[in-house]
Amino acid sequence: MKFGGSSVGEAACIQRAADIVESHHAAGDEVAVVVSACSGITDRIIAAADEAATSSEEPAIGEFISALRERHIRLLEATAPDHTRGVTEMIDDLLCRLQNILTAVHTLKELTPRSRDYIISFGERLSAPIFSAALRQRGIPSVVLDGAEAGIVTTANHSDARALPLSEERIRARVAPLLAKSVPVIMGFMGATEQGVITTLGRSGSDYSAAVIGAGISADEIWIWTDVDGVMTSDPRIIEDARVLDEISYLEVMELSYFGAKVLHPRSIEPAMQKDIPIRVKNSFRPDAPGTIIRRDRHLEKRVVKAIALIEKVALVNVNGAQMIGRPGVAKMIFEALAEREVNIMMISQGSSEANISLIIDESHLDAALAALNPILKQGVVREVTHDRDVVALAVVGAGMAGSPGTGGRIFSALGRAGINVMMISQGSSEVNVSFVVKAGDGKRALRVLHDEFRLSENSDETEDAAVSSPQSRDGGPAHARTHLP
Ligand SMILES: Nc1ncnc2c1ncn2[C@@H]1O[C@H](COP(=O)(O)OP(=O)(O)O)[C@@H](O)[C@H]1O
Ligand SMILES: N[C@@H](CC(=O)OP(=O)(O)O)C(=O)O
Repeated sequence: MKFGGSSVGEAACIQRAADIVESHHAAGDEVAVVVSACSGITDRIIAAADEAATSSEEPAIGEFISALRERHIRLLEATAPDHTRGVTEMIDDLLCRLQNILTAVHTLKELTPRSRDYIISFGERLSAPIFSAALRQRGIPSVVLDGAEAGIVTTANHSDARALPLSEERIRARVAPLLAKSVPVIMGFMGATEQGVITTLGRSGSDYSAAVIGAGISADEIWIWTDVDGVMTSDPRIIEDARVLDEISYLEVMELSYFGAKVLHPRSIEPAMQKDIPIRVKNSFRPDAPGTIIRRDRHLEKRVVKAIALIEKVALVNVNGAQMIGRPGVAKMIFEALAEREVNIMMISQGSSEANISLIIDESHLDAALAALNPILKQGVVREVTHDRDVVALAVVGAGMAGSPGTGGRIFSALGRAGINVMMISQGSSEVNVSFVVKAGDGKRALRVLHDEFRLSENSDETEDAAVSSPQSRDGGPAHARTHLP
């Protein structure tokens, strides 16, 4: 079970989360817990680290540490009154280390990726002992492990590390034996390289920690406890009548999370999918609500389109040039140059004339992308490289789209009727996702228009766009024979 920042941010939230664990423990389930930092804490630590590294004036490190202490001690006293002494010592020790390293960062005016990762892991270092104490307060034996102690061994790319395959065996050896006699509480979001250097797994990476741990202990299910009732047809902060999906496949949710549905980290699907472990997304504020189950798609598709995601903070890069036509190796040159600078490409589209390749990348990678493409421009094959930061990407997702004619027509007709100009379109051959790019100012309206067009706020059986898929599974094998019902 993973409890996100919103599920451990206040004393009442920790109590509710501990109640959930207690009820499963009492029912005889073996449970491992992964926790995130309390809501807002990681952002604050990042801001403090950046300030320490850049500020020419004396940063208020002492005040920051005091504020962190006050919030966490308050949570501890409210949730584990009989365990305050030992855990307070632990918190004070952690805060002393954090204060020392922030002071060193300020003195040196240097924040390396390595020290940054160590610093931003403190949110989880502080929340996990409190959660574990809240369990002990209820008489449940519990131990705390950091990501590395739990066996998560990662690549060395700081702030975006991935678990290495050898993690599985280590997690099995280190976490599984604890389950029979206790509830281990594992700090999410972090691991360490084989050399023991602390790494973090990318923002919202505790979901990924939970999936890696779940796969390592061969869990029956991985439960992600958050602040909404499950995976929804769209971001409920933008689409107020977004509906909770009972069920969604690994591939569909992977597309949604990749395109910005914050409810799950995109990398958290693969470890579960590889071992065929279902993921349940549930609301820790309403534990009785059924939530969403994510698993291999074994059922008839009722819907052509299931959900729509919007991703902001992206940039469009266009690479143009008549000389690119029919010339082998141009795409290789472009993609190699971008890969060398670690530019992550989210969408690719090439005109059939081959005179243009359009890319969508993370906005923060734009400068690196332009620097990477500049030498190619100088070689003369590419005539111009243009870019636009003022764009967003949308992904329309649903396994029922595969082999179901007319969906693209419906998407783009609806946008056309609403006067929304589409700047780029891309569809993978899996046909689980149609993604496209519009001006940033049109993004939320496009989401609304398509949510209405596919009547996503209504229950599937009442809608007209039910489609019948072949019984062959989408994730498990080819399933192209789908009939679209009028
Ligand atoms: N398709 C979606 N379904 C559900 N939630 C979504 C979706 N898209 C975006 N969200 C947002 O994701 C949030 C949950 O993620 P997050 O804030 O990281 O929670 P946690 O703190 O539990 O990790 C929800 O509150 C919701 O606003
Ligand atoms: N604390 C980390 C990791 C995390 O997963 O958080 P959350 O579960 O609240 O999204 C972050 O803020 O990125």
